[in-house]
Amino acid sequence: MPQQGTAVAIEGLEVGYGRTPVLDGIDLAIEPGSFVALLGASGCGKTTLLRSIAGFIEPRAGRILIGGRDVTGTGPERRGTAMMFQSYALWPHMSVARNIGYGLKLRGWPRADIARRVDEILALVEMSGFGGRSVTTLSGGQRQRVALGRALAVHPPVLLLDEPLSNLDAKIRLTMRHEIRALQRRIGFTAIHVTHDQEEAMVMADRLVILEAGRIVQDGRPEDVYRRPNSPTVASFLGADNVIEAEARRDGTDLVLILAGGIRARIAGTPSVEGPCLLHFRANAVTLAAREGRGDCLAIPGRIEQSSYPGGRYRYQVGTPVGRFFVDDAYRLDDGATVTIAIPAPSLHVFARPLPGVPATRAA
Ligand SMILES: Nc1ncnc2c1ncn2[C@@H]1O[C@H](COP(=O)(O)OP(=O)(O)OP(=O)(O)O)[C@@H](O)[C@H]1O
Repeated sequence: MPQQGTAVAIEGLEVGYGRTPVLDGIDLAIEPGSFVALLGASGCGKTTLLRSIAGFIEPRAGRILIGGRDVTGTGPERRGTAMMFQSYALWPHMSVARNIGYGLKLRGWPRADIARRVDEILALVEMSGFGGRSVTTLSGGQRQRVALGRALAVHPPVLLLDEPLSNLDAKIRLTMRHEIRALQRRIGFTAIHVTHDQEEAMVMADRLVILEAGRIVQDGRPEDVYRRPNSPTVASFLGADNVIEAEARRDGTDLVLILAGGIRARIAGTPSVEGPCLLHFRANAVTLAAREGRGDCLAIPGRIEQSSYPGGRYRYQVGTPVGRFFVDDAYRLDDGATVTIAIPAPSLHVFARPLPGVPATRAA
């Protein structure tokens, strides 16, 4: 659980490569013992931010403080951070034990203390008995456990995770997520995790920080960000990528949504927005009814164009007068069937439609 204070503070950070600016004024304070996931579209600057915290990249402006100490000009090895990479980055010519003890040896630990610590770490990452093995004889999951052990051996207050699970197969990946999270809770270090995988970020982190074009655009608890994305980009990024253009009119406390083809809905208690808007919804947040949807929902008539079964629920592509959408449903329906997409009001993310060149925001 997060504790009081600040483990990592980033103030006005600006980073660029050559003339190209990449991070544009990042401010972020991270509590000790918290697990933060940095998420965002490819190229938004997640890895650059992580590598700046690690000390591999020199910022153009701003400061980085770790445990209250300004480390902006300090080398990576003196920052109190350790990093775990996607590529494992293990020494292939060294045994598992020597890989894990490597950082301790660099720090001048006596041999007996290194051996004791390596044994502790092997037990921690469930690799006891593997100390003498060459890392080249290990599976991907075992290598990543060794990489985690090596990072944790030096007792870093802050662990930086650069997509460490993305090379692993799906099953090992799920196990490792839980193992890293459990260890982080038990030992209490602060973790900052870069990932492309939204679900991985949601299940591992206490806090999501979403970046877009080098800026933080949303920051909060995973369920809050997921339920209340503050822009169309964040909504789409977190899976609400079915989009409808509409016109919103306020009527008392209700919102009347007017769509093309004469489709209308009256919705209570949604954010106040007037005029042109975008409605985002997730495939798994709706039902397909054979009749008109009722109650506080938007009902859109359509026809099933294509179907597939990814497992658990059916996935349908539905053609409607206001666009083509993906929708999940528990029931098997035939291609060509007439349906109604019923989108409950709480599952509709309503944003003012941006004017050209102006970013959209969620209506307050
Ligand atoms: N060494 C470099 N030299 C020049 N440009 C770079 C360098 N590293 C990254 N960039 C550029 O900086 C931007 C941000 O890159 P970064 O790797 O931080 O993004 P990211 O969000 O981690 O992306 P991804 O999710 O694809 O890994 C990109 O436009 C990238 O092309």
